[in-house]
Amino acid sequence: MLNTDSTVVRGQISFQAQDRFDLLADGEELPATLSGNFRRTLKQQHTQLLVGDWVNGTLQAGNVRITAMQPRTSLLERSTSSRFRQSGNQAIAANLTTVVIVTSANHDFNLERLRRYHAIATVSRAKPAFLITKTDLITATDLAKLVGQLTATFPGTPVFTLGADQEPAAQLAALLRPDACLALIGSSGVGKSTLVGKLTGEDLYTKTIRQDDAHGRHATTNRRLFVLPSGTRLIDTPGMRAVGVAEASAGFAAQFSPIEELAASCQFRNCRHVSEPGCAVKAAVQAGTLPEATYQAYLKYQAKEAR
Ligand SMILES: Nc1nc2c(ncn2[C@@H]2O[C@H](COP(=O)(O)OP(=O)(O)OP(=O)(O)O)[C@@H](O)[C@H]2O)c(=O)[nH]1
Ligand SMILES: [Zn+2]
Repeated sequence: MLNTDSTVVRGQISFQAQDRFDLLADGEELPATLSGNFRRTLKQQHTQLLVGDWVNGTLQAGNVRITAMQPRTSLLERSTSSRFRQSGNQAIAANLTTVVIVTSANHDFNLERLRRYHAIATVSRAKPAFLITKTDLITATDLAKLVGQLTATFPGTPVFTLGADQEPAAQLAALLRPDACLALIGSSGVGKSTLVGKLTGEDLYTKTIRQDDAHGRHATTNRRLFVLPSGTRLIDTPGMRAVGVAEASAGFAAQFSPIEELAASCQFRNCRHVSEPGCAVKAAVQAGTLPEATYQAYLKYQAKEAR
């Protein structure tokens, strides 16, 4: 007999890998897929479901068929520049309440970079906040200077601090409200993974599958939403780590503009200039009019953007 029983569910996307999702509904994590209609709707709107999205669906035999998405209250994207928006893979997470910009107290501290992160957070419509990590590495006087610099440059944006000897849940208490949905952004090595591990109480990054990226560093491969003991949701994604990449590559744009011009003549509009027939970029490399080094740097950049 056909089972027509279905329960309506509402929940938040906690995991996404291609067309498979996990949905967090009433404290339970359920596997989910898109209904055919909804998949077409998303395609027409040139959008995709993201971790953090609130959706409606029907539960059947332990699997949710997602039928609708609720309007987003915020959308975190890798760059504020429309130039990079068009390259796709731009959206990172939806419905964040606060974007926590993480910087370490030592040599990583760079006001110009923090300005870019602050812009990304502001454009997302989530509230920005700063977290200075590794405060154990500097003196209290120097820390006070950094905090002063941030509050003077970004009035109204709260500044939190955290040292190796301190309890993250206590230091970040004001952010860890039950209705909050947070994401951490910041350069590699500032201590984001360490922090997520401490907040979730899980040693995530030894359990997660890791893969080498172009620079021999490691990056987690899946985006995921965690629910902390406080009820706060914390989103950690490879995209968060890549935010710095898009921003750093804004400076690359000039270098790659000859490639973008050539790309207009490629046979395929979505040509990646790797092995496609009729690729004007590869042709220019072969003809010697585009330096091989520029082409190689571009491929590396593309690979990072696609992660
Ligand atoms: N002194 C000090 N070191 C820390 C602190 N937090 C993290 N670290 C160290 O900083 C290094 C980088 O920390 P991660 O947590 O991997 O940094 P990340 O921001 O997640 O870096 P990616 O994973 O590359 O994005 C590690 O060696 C940590 O042990 C801290 O509060 N104080
Ligand atoms: Zn091409």
